[in-house]
Amino acid sequence: MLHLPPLYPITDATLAEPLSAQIRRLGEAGFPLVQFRGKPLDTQTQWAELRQALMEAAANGGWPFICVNDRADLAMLAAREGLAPWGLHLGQEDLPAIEARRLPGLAQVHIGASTHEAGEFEALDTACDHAGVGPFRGTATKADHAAPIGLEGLRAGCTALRARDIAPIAIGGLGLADAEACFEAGAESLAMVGEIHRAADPAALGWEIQRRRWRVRPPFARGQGLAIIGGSGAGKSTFGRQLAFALSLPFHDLDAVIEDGEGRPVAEIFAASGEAAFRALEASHLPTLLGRPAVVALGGGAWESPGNRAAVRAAGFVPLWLAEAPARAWERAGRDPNRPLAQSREAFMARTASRMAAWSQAPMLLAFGHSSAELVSALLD
Ligand SMILES: Nc1ncnc2c1ncn2[C@@H]1O[C@H](COP(=O)(O)OP(=O)(O)OP(=O)(O)O)[C@@H](O)[C@H]1O
Ligand SMILES: O=C(O)C1=C[C@@H](O)[C@@H](O)[C@H](O)C1
Ligand SMILES: [Mg+2]
Repeated sequence: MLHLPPLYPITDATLAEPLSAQIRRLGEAGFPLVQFRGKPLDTQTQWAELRQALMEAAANGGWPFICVNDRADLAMLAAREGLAPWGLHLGQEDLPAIEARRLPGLAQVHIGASTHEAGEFEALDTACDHAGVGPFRGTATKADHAAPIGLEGLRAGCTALRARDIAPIAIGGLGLADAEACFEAGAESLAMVGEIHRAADPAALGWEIQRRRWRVRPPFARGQGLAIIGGSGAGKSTFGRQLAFALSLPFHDLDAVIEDGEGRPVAEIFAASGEAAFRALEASHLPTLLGRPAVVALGGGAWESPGNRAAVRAAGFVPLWLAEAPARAWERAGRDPNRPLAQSREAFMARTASRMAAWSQAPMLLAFGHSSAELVSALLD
């Protein structure tokens, strides 16, 4: 099943703040996925805002992912400009998912749908990989919503969708107080419009909701081996070391293991032997670190290799994506002389964007501006 963030913010087009600015602000706050909902704005404004948001996300390492609500036409236009969105969310009255997927440029997008009641959950097109389940309760932000389904309706929907490998998203008048119950009922994520835009500190809300999800569904079991993946500067080495200590597991940093083996720093390996030689070293050392449960911090590019991904999974290690906003990672790692691929911001962001899809296949850990020590204690709470 698709891994989704615990909180899925949706833009509110009735606010004065332009939609692209809402998306930028939420991305900077640490949210990896935002839904672009342009109703009731006119089509020209929606297109201009969507295009702006997609261009900004592309220039910021593909962060945040953007899922376009309703408008297959706008998603298609964006794809034609090389700005294909992460997803397209369709209502029961919009295009069927299977047809949307056949539109030019949309073969790879994550199609989501809205579901409200028994029958719809079971009938949902498997071209969808995620679906809204709701409304949980009545909401002021959508006048034409269906009858509230409450917790039992949510549970029925989540159970039916999970059985079909479709990630269920609770929606409809949700707040922090609902989080634990919704996750217990099987929701993978909580979608919010009103609560997120009313929040004085959306990142704090995201952080709390993530904690609730970890309490209900920890992303790994004690004793399991863990592979920390994610971009350069995300904090994998720092966090991995602290997590290993807290779990009483050995810690290995793949970059450090390579440097020890070669007797020279990463930058010198790149300079003398080139990137391909460094990738070969990653592939040869990684399996030696997976022999028994440990926390292994991978280098920023190691997850690109299908062989490395297969080795981690075959060893029974759980990959965890330390999903940090690339702009923040750049502030930490950019122009570090021992990070040869973090010298030009533009090249760093382009590489990061090209890696995002592979990372997002693992459960994510979101820092929302917290230190790695706080992340460890929240995770093990
Ligand atoms: N949560 C955090 N908040 C603030 N600073 C952090 C956080 N995590 C790590 N840092 C700092 O950011 C820098 C980069 O962290 P780190 O070296 O752990 O990243 P990395 O993901 O291992 O990068 P690479 O892939 O290049 O090895 C370090 O200076 C570290 O102290
Ligand atoms: O992003 C990358 O490809 C890299 C990140 C670092 O961890 C090192 O593995 C090396 O600098 C390459
Ligand atoms: Mg590191």
